[in-house]
Amino acid sequence: MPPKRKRGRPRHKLSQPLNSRKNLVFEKDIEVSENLSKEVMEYICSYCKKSFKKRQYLIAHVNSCGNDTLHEEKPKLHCPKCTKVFVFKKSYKKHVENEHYEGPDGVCCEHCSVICPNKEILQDHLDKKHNSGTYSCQFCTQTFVRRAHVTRHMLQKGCDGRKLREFSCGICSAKFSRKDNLLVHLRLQHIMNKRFQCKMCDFSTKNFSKLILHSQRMHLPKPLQYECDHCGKLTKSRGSLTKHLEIHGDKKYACEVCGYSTYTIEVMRRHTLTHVEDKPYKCSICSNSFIQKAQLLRHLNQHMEFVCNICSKRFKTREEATIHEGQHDPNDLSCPFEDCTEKKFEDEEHQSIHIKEHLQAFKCEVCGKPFEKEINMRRHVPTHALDRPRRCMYCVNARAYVRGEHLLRHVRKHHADVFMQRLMHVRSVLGSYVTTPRVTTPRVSKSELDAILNMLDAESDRIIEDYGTGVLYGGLQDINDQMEIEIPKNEPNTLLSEEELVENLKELLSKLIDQELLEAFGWPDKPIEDILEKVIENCGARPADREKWSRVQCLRENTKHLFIYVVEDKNIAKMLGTHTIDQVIMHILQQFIVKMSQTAPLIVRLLASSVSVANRAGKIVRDIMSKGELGIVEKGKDDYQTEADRSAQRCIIASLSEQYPKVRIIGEEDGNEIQSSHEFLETDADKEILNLECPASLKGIKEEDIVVWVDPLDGTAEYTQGFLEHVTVLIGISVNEKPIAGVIHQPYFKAVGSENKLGRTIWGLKDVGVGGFTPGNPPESLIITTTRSHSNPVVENALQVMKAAQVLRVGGAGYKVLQLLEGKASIYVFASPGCKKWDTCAPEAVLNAAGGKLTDILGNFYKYGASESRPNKTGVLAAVNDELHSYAIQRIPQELKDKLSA
Ligand SMILES: Nc1ncnc2c1ncn2[C@@H]1O[C@H](COP(=O)(O)O)[C@@H](OP(=O)(O)O)[C@H]1O
Ligand SMILES: [Mg+2]
Repeated sequence: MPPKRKRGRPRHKLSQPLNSRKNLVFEKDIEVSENLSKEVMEYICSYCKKSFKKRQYLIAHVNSCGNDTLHEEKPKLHCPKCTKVFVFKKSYKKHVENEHYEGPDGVCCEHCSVICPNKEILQDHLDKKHNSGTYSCQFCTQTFVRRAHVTRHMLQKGCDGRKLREFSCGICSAKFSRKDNLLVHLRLQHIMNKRFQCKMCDFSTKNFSKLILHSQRMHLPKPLQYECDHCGKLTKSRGSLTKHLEIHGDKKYACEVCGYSTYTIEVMRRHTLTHVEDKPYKCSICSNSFIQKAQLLRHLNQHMEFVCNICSKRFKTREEATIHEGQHDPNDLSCPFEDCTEKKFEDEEHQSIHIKEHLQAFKCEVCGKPFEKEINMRRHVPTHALDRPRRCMYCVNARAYVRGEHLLRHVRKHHADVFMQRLMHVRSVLGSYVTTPRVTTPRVSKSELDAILNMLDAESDRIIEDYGTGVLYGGLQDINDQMEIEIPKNEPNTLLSEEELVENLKELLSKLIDQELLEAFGWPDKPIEDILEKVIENCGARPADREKWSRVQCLRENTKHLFIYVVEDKNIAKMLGTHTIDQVIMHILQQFIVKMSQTAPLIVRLLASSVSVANRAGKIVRDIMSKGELGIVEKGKDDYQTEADRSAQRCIIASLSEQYPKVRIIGEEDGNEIQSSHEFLETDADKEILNLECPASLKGIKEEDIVVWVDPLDGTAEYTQGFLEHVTVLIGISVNEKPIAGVIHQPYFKAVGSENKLGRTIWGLKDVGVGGFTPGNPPESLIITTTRSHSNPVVENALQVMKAAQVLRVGGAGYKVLQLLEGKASIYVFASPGCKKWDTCAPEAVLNAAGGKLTDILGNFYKYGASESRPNKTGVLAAVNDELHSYAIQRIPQELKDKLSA
């Protein structure tokens, strides 16, 4: 088949050496017609770009220009009415007649200054200039600039179903879709049998343009070379050098799709094509398309393989393969490969298995995997190199993806929203489907996938850079993502500090792994990372490489293994795809709490809730104090109430009654019926308490049996006067009128060594014990603790009879009992009716659980039934043990006892 003539107008590209004036070659002189203004004519020197009105001026200039490789260009015609330039006189004339028509019946374009001779030409102009791309083929949706092009398209493609026109050569079997192509074929192949001979060598061709090309390539002197001062690069022209110099400046051009940046606009234009599906050079055999012709040619080589059907030897041409195939004996059961030592086989099956081994000639150097095609082997090799693994930054199930397509497949499947967002962005930048809202199953082109991959890579680089190498997981988790599993209560994207991570992991291991096994691995003395590694190894998995990863990374990576290999839970596996490792850890621990809080006996749950609620109330107390607006109200003589009392009580009652609706809750402050306020709702339960072994005697308790006594701020007077360490939050739990559990929270307690952390919570449970503090032995000398702000002569009288070595005057019943528990005082004496049930219920319960005793001054226990009167009329007498309690009872004079009980 002769080479097809190129479509469209032939490009004017004549370049000939200009060694002497004689050699000057002009294609053909342009006949300048009379009616063309001479001003529009121009002859340009292609070397220095000077223009000349006459050809002879140009010739004279060429001599003086002194460059013997000058090429002359055709003169150009400049339209004086607009900026258009023409090479052909005919085109120029047509332009003037059609667009600058001067007759009286001209029609004006409403968009520009063009005046056409009639409506048809105007329409043509509108189609071309102002409505480009508006004509589309109704069958294949391809768009065209002109209506006529649609018709031509139909004729050539047969989109409308009509049979395509075909022009066959009557002499040979060549077929053409266009008549003009057939004519060219006839002229070149059958009529004009002449060959063009090169004058410089033996080369001859039927195609004249090929001769020109040949002489340019083979016989023109080598072009001048311009050298870059910066890098020494040689270029063929001064223009190319100027262009090249740009790369020594800034990367001014950035790709909107993937962020790639470059120095020159040309490179950027070429790069932009990498994101376009429809690249200019298309492979006619497969669906690939390429930016450069050289790429297409390289690609086509892959298709140029003709394989022998017997031994699968490859050939460049079909003929070679067919000839080779004919040389095989069909009955020969030997190996057709010449250098093979295995020659004979029992049957065809053995022979073909053996041949297959030959064919898998390309083996991976790392793992030995065989490949039939070298290209596949090359693609496989990088899967072993983990130097720059790709990681999904949207999940913690983040195995490294060496191959981009695998990462893309993962993101598309597991993070469909992320994928769609990136796709929409790519499409909006490329201008495709801009108006299409959301496509459920979009067809995504390869170039779009490449662009999305570039974005994912850029994102992961950014995250690793921003966070440092310590953070690899979940960096881009979308807070608004619809997650099937509820995110742990903590802030969703907060990563745990190393210390928190270690603490939580310890707890997790203790929950998940058998205690004996943990101890065998060195629990609790060995570092958590060692134990975690051993657990993983024990399950057959390989722990993270300590040399490559930081401690935190190793902990997270190994925790991931722990979840995958040890906790074989579907929900957790699913969560690994959508949450950070830290979130999963917190979630699992939370689940344990939820599970425990659902299964623990009521009294344990209530106490655990009370601890959490008291902590929250303590925070409220602190917050109100730090705001400085206490909102003090005088309830009675020496009896105050603050905003902290009110708010803390609201929190406690709302939180407990929400979870334990049948429990009777009585608070110090008015308005026990205060509506549950979601603002203060605390539903957490203390884990340590939930883990307590509940004694059998307390297991059967029902909500209806319980009365909870709440003093939201014990020591109000001291709170208002700044004696903050005296302040406590009290929650006492009574069953059958007896205090059996209690919580004393100290919002302003400062532990030695961690002064920045405020607050502690002391609890006590009957037959179980106490927690939250270190109990102390009673002081050696008798130290009494008593009221600071509610004293009177009777109270003082009772103190005097005790013969104490020291009297401590502090605020709040809760704080005084704490002094007993910590060994700072021996007896709490308050011979006055001022205290109420909410002041003593919790302290009494905790003191009882610690082995102490709290009664009235007479030695009688108070009852904590809901119908009991609130005041503890006969005062308070408490001690850390029975002995001290009995001592105090004996010391109180009968007269005083009678006075109080009267
Ligand atoms: N005379 C009195 N009038 C009112 N409340 C009294 C009182 N004597 C003792 N109380 C209450 O008993 C609790 C302990 O008192 P004290 O600190 O003096 O030992 C305080 O609780 P609140 O601080 O919660 O009001 C206090 O109100
Ligand atoms: Mg009180």
